[in-house]
This record gives sequence, C-alpha cells and structure tokens, in this order.
Amino acid sequence: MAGKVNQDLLNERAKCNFDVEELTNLLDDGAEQTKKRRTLEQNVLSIKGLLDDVPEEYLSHKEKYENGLRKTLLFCKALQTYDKESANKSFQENIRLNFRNSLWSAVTKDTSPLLLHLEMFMISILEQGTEEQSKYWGKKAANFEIIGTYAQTELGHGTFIRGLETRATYDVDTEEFVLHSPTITAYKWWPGGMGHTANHCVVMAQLYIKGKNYGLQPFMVQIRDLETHMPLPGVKVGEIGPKLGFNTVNNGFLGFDNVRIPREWMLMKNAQVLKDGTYKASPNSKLAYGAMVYVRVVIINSVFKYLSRAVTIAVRYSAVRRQSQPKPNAPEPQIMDYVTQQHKLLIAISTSHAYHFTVRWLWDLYIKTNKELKRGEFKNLPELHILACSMKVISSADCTALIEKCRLACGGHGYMLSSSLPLLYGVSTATVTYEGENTVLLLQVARSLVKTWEQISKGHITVSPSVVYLCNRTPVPKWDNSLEGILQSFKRVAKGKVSTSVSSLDQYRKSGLSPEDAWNKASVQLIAAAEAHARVIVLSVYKDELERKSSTLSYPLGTVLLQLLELYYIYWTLEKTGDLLLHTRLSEKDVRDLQYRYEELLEKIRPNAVGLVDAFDYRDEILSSTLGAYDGRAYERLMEEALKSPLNAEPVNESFEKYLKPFMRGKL
Ligand SMILES: CCC/C=C/C(=O)SCCNC(=O)CCNC(=O)[C@H](O)C(C)(C)COP(=O)([O-])OP(=O)([O-])OC[C@H]1O[C@@H](n2cnc3c(N)ncnc32)[C@H](O)[C@@H]1OP(=O)([O-])[O-]
Ligand SMILES: Cc1cc2nc3c(=O)[nH]c(=O)nc-3n(C[C@H](O)[C@H](O)[C@H](O)COP(=O)(O)OP(=O)(O)OC[C@H]3O[C@@H](n4cnc5c(N)ncnc54)[C@H](O)[C@@H]3O)c2cc1C
Repeated sequence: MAGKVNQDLLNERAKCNFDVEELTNLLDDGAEQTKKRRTLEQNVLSIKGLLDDVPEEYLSHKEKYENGLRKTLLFCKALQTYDKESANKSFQENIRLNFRNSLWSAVTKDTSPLLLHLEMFMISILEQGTEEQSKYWGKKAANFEIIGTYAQTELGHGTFIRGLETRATYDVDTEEFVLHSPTITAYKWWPGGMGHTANHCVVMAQLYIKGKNYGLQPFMVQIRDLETHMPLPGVKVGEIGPKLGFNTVNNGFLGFDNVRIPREWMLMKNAQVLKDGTYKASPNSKLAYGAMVYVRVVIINSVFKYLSRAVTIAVRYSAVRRQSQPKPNAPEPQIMDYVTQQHKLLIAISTSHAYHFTVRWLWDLYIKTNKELKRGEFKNLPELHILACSMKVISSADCTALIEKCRLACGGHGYMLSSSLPLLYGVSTATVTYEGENTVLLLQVARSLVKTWEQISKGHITVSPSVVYLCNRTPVPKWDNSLEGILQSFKRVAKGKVSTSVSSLDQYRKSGLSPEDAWNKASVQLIAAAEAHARVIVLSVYKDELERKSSTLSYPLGTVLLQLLELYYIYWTLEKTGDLLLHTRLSEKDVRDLQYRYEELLEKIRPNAVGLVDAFDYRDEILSSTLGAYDGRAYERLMEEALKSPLNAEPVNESFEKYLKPFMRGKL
C-alpha cells in the first residue's frame, strides 16, 4: 500500500535527536549484521506466495495448518538459498545471528509447524546423542530427510516430569526397547508438529530394564512411514485442536501400543544401555533435562522480540492517533502526548532493551557452561539452571504483561486481529506456561535460594556469583537515588524476602508440619523471594552491559539509552515501593523525588519515542499490523483490511433471507 507518510510520524522522526541507524546496528550486534539481515529479509520477502493474500484469520483450522506448512517449507527453501552462512553454523552459534527469528513471523505469523523440529528435536539430537548418533540423525534432520518433534509432556503430567508414564522397556532377547503408553494419561500431549507433520520424535520415557526403573531417558522413535506418512503400527497420533495461539503449530498427541525400536535408538550420550541390559548411569542425572535449559534461554530471545514488535505498533499508532481536547480551541493532541500513555509505552521499550542485553549475557554463560559439561565439569550446571529458570520466568511474565498493555494502549483498534497485537499476546502468553510453568520454575529458584541461605547461615561463604549479595551483613545504609544505590536496595529486598521466607519455613516446621507441608504453606513468600532475585539479575545485567557498551556509543545515543535504563530502574522502584519501604531506608521524600524524576524522564524520552521503535527496524511485512506500519496510515489500512472480510464480498448475506427476515416477520 504505497502512500504518503502520515505527517505526525514525519514530525516525530524529525524530532528524534539520535542516530536511529546507530541503535539498529547496536541491537543487531554490528552494522555488518544489520546489512546481512536486511539483505536476507529483502530476498526472502520478495518470494512469491510467501505472504498471505487472504488474512490467515479467515481460514479454517485445517486450512491454517496447511497454509502454515506450505509457507514454512517455502521459507526453509529460501533460507537454504539466501542464508547459507547461518545454515552452516551450529544452533548454538545462531542466537547472535538470529535474523531468522522475526522473519519467521512475517511468514507464519502464528508460529510454524516446524518450530519443534528446528529447536528441540535438533538440540536433543545434538546434545543428548552420542557423537555417532548426532552425526547420523543430525544430518538427516538438518536436510529435512526426517521431520521431528520433542515429546515429553503427557495428558496427565507436564510439570512433574519424574511422574511421566510412557515406558521404554528393554527386551534383552531382541535388543530392542518397547515403547508403551499404559494409560490415557500417559499419552503425549502438546508436542508441536506432532499432529500431522512429524515422522520422527524424541520421546522422553521411563526406562525399565528387567523390571527396574532407571528414570527418564530420551529415545528416537519413528512414528510415520516415510513414503505414505501413515502412522506406523502401534502408533496413535493426532492433533489436539484449536488454542488461544499456536494454531498453525500442529500440536499433537501420541500414544504407543508396544512399539519396538532398536537399542541404538536410545540417545546415549549420557546414560547408556548395553546389549546385555547393563545400565550405565549418566555422570549427572539432570543432563537429560538439557534441551529444556536451552529452550528456556531461547524463550527470552523470542519474548522480548514479541514485545519490541508490540511496542513499535503501539508507539507509531500513538503518534498518529489524536483524541480528546484538553485545551479549549486547541487541536486534539496525539495520544502519545498524554503522560499516562508514555507511562504505558516507554517502559516497554526499556524492557525490550533490558532483555536484549540479558539474553546475550545468559547465552554466553550457556555456551561457557556447555563447554564445561563437555569436559565433564558439572559445578556450574546448577547456577545455569537457576539463572535460565529465573530469566525465563521474569522475561515471559514482564513481556507478556507489557504486550497486553500495548494492546490496551491502542484502545478499540488494539482489539482488532489486524493490529497483530492479540496474536502477539497469544504467542507470548504461551511462554509463561511452556518449558516449565512460571510458578513451578520460581519454586525451583526458591529451592536453590533457601539452600544457599542455609549454607551461608552455617558459615559457607563460597556461593555462586549471582547470589553473593545474600552474604552481605553490612547495616542498611541511607537511601541512595543513584542507579547503583537502587540496585543495592533491590538486593536488600531480595535478601530480606529470602530471609523472611526461610524463617517462615522454620516456624512452620517447628510447629509440627512436615518439610513438604511447611514448604507449601510458605510458597507464596518463596516465589516472591525468587521473583525479587530474578529482578536483581535483570537490573544488574542491564546496567552492567549498557555501561560496558557506553564508551562505544555516540553522545546522543548513549544519553537516550541511559535515560531508558534510569526509567527502568525508577519504574521498578515505584512499582515495588512497599517492599523497599520494608527492607531499605526509602522515605516518603525519596519516593516523591523519584516520582518527579520519573516524570522528567518520560518528558525527555518522549521526543525520541518513534525513533526508538524505528530502530528495532521491523519491516511492515514482519509487523503485519494495520496500526503499526512505517507510514502510519492506520485508518486506511484498517478499512482496507476490513474490506477483505469474506462477509463484505456481497452486499446482502444469505442469512438475511434464511433467518433474519423470517425472524422479523415472526415466521422463524
Ligand atoms: C515452542 C514451544 C516448545 C515447548 C516445549 C515444551 O514445553 S517441552 C516440555 C517442557 N517441560 C518442562 O519444562 C517441565 C517442567 N518441569 C521441570 O523442569 C522439572 O520437573 C522440575 C524442575 C520442575 C522438577 O524436577 P525434579 O522433580 O526432577 O527435580 P527436583 O525439584 O526434585 O530437583 C532435583 C534437583 O535437580 C535440579 N534440576 C532440576 N532441573 C534441572 C535442570 N534442567 N538442569 C539442572 N538441574 C536441574 C534441581 O535444581 C534440584 O537440585 P538440588 O536442589 O537437588 O541441588
Ligand atoms: C503452546 C504450548 C506448546 C507446548 N509445546 C510442547 C512441546 O512441544 N513438547 C512438550 O513436551 N510439551 C509442550 N508443551 C507443554 C508444556 O511444557 C506444559 O504445559 C508445561 O510444562 C506445564 O505443565 P502442565 O500443563 O502439566 O501444567 P500443570 O503442572 O498441571 O500446572 C497447572 C497449575 O498447577 C500449578 N502447579 C503444578 N505443580 C506445582 C507445584 N509443584 N507447586 C505449585 N504449583 C504447581 C502450576 O503453577 C499451574 O498453576 C506446550 C505447552 C503449550 C501451552
């Protein structure tokens, strides 16, 4: 839709006082990467048939899947042609070259049926298979000779994975495993692409040898014939039906009736079963959970990108939208000029930046720890697990809440599917649940914090770097409004919450409750302590990483990025005033000063709002939004999309003669 750019947006862009391209380059990890990304986007998006003519929303459930798969495959082919560099790199190297991440959204707006093949199936083969298995299956999967998924969750259990029921029983005589689902609750439920796409999957099942259970292990299982795609004998497979989002992902169910696989199909990098049925334990039982740790890190990367798309849409729309007349005879202001609107949206920009820096930091730690694991060193695995859990929780919760805020900030038009905001909410809110439900993961974090606290109380002071602050015994200092002062105060809050939840636990235990009941009773406090710890990590990583980069930035860009950082700090201080009043020496006057400073920051950042979201550099095809396009022609696009409704193809719908007219005449 070529047309003039909206004048308000032109004015906003003229007001911006930093170099948008410089910020884009920073967010892309360098100018060279920006160039490559843009070239790839240009090449891929000009392929015919890749973008929908009829909006996906008007398709039936079945058509959505078929269309999603068709476009996914076209896209995969396009990547093989235009993105050879990333294709040749391992998955682990690709998070920094994550060009494809947002490009996917232009193609399959609501996520792809190959998502699980490309993520968890591949990573399980690479990380859980022996060298030989990784080479053999990895090559087939990378070339799409087989299509896979990751089947862990069952109808009866998602969180409690030790309670999964699918069995893999070793038959010494035939040297095979027998996969079986003993009950309906043992059916696998949820795996992406399982319904009608995958012909293989990595199945997490309870290993039994000679009647003894050896816990969960990963098995490669073929579920469909490679020629006919019919389910293999004993395999019951299908799709689970429509959901809030993910409607093109083809999530499925899977049951086994004594399906046999060769012994070599157990992924045996860690635990092994020898021909005679001897079990060789993994050096660390939690290595089998490796794929989950990987995806928890990857989620942070996806979810902040969803948020940056949502806030791009909402800020551009807020620059274009005019509403009300606070000053008599004056023109209606742009809604972006309302400070309440700035309060809703500017924090979404700084939150995107916070997780941009956090995921890069965590990714480096993931790579480092993985190298150690390969050398047989496990000491940093618990720290990585806890950091991945806490960052997955806080990023998914914050970004999802802010996406909804962005949607609401667009008023009625934000409710339109054509704005893309409901869809972004749908894909984002799923991250709160999958790969470890957030409350459950917070309880994992709390478990670790409580253990650390108990160790510190017993005099052990060598603790992981992220929890060193729990050892601080210095008296609470006077409140300090600097960023460092605020960070130290958040550490006091987290420490205070860990301390009070541990005292409650002790008290409940002393009152006669079992350790489990005491834990359950104190769990609201425990998850609050875990969340406070997670907040400390984000605050400190965002600040450290930005300060580390600041010497390389131009003065105008450095200034606006530091303003966003400060906004983030003060926003959370004001959100958590109650906690800070309890655990630090924050006074009423400090709160008032911070409130003024917050309002001052909103005012300072406001002229750069459009520049800041332009710097995310989303092409219109990726945003796919009537409200957020670069040219700001929101009203024209809303009307054009409305006219695409099949109901508008004829002036009178047949339901008039069939139902409405007889009803009006009392004849229905
Ligand atoms: C695109 C969409 C794709 C979606 C895909 C999916 O959703 S796929 C499906 C995704 N599904 C899910 O994500 C399911 C979510 N559920 C889970 O991950 C687990 O069942 C659990 C972690 C909640 C509990 O597990 P449990 O009952 O076995 O454990 P426990 O509480 O008894 O703790 C025992 C010890 O192990 C430690 N430890 C635990 N995990 C890890 C790890 N990964 N690494 C290292 N360590 C780990 C823990 O800290 C503790 O250490 P401690 O204190 O003894 O030193
Ligand atoms: C869109 C989507 C895609 C998915 N894709 C896959 C996939 O590809 N492969 C796969 O294997 N799985 C997949 N899953 C499944 C997902 O991993 C699980 O849904 C998730 O781990 C949560 O488990 P659950 O559904 O059993 O929830 P439950 O554990 O039943 O949670 C329900 C409630 O109980 C609470 N609860 C549970 N246990 C505890 C506890 N110990 N203490 C306190 N509260 C507790 C939770 O906090 C929550 O409020 C997907 C899920 C979704 C939504």
